[in-house]
Amino acid sequence: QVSDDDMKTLARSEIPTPKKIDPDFDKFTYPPRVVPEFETLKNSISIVEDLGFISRWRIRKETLVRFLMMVKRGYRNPPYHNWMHAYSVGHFCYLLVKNLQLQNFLDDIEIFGLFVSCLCHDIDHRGTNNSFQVASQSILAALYSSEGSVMERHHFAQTMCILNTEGCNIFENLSSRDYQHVLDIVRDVILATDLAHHLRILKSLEAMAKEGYNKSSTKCHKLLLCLLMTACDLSDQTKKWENTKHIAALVYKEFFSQGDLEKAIGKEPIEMMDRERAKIPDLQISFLQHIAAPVYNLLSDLFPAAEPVSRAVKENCAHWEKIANKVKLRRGGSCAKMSIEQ
Ligand SMILES: Cc1nc2ccc(C(=O)N[C@]34C[C@H]5C[C@H](C[C@H](C5)C3)C4)cc2n2c(-c3ccccc3Cl)nnc12
Ligand SMILES: [Mg+2]
Ligand SMILES: [Zn+2]
Repeated sequence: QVSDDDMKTLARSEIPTPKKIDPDFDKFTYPPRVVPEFETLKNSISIVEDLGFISRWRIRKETLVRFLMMVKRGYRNPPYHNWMHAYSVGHFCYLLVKNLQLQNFLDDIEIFGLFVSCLCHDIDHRGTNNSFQVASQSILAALYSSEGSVMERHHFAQTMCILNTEGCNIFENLSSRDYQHVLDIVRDVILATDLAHHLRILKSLEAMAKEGYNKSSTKCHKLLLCLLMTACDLSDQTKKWENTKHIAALVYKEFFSQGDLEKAIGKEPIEMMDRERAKIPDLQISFLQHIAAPVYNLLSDLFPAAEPVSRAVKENCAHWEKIANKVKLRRGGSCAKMSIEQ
């Protein structure tokens, strides 16, 4: 539960417009993680207001505040998969709406469902991934492993718990048709955050980008929502190098802790989770080239205004390549080579 006077204070406090938060708040270059955690709820309300959701979906201010406080509290504090990740993912969704005119591609309710999914998509993450749930025979694996996407089903279940909590249902004033539709969207979009799912639909995404988006096709709407969600989930890779490098450190801190846990239960971790074997620059080059860059290339194919974002990812990948080469040179050892390099 969230305390009522905290809620009332936030519900009554004056909500700044995005431009007042930062003149570049709606630019792709703006790094959302610069704000201190205590300002993220106020900023989230400002985003919801600026996107017109409060009037369009008749959201009561107090309900919105209680919902956001519950969502923020629903996150634990692993190095990467915490509330600041969710907040930064929600902010990128805001950037997509403001810069790509999504309303010409998606229905209002889909945009609303996408934003809510961004904030909720990793609720109660423990810093361990789906294969660890199965390897450790966790409760979540017992609940969901038969369907796959164990963590993502749990994140959706937690979201439903919050919506079903007294005074927290931001969908309460939707028509029953819209209510059912937005829950279906949130479910599909949160399940789409499993990168294994993204890899399964990649061919369909490429076909859609090639043939062109068909606004009257339900399939196109679903595929676009999945692509946009993944683009939001990986958006730390679209910012300047300092941010990208810092986030990679958090991700591997989490991965290596999982690797330590796997060793402790007698399981051999995969290389990217084994602090003894992982070569972070090489792993990040592979992640950016094979998973992240294709996401933003597809986004730019569909929305030319997103080109700067896919360029930023390529620049970050080039940065990792420079580091990987230096490491190789150092390992290669000969100073002559080093001096030529410099
Ligand atoms: C910087 C960065 N690096 C990352 C390196 C690797 C992976 C990763 O899961 N790789 C795969 C590689 C194959 C095929 C599938 C399933 C598994 C086997 C594991 C994916 C994720 C990474 N990632 C994420 C991220 C995004 C969504 C969910 C979880 C996470 Cl951690 N967000 N940022 C980063
Ligand atoms: Mg996730
Ligand atoms: Zn995430």
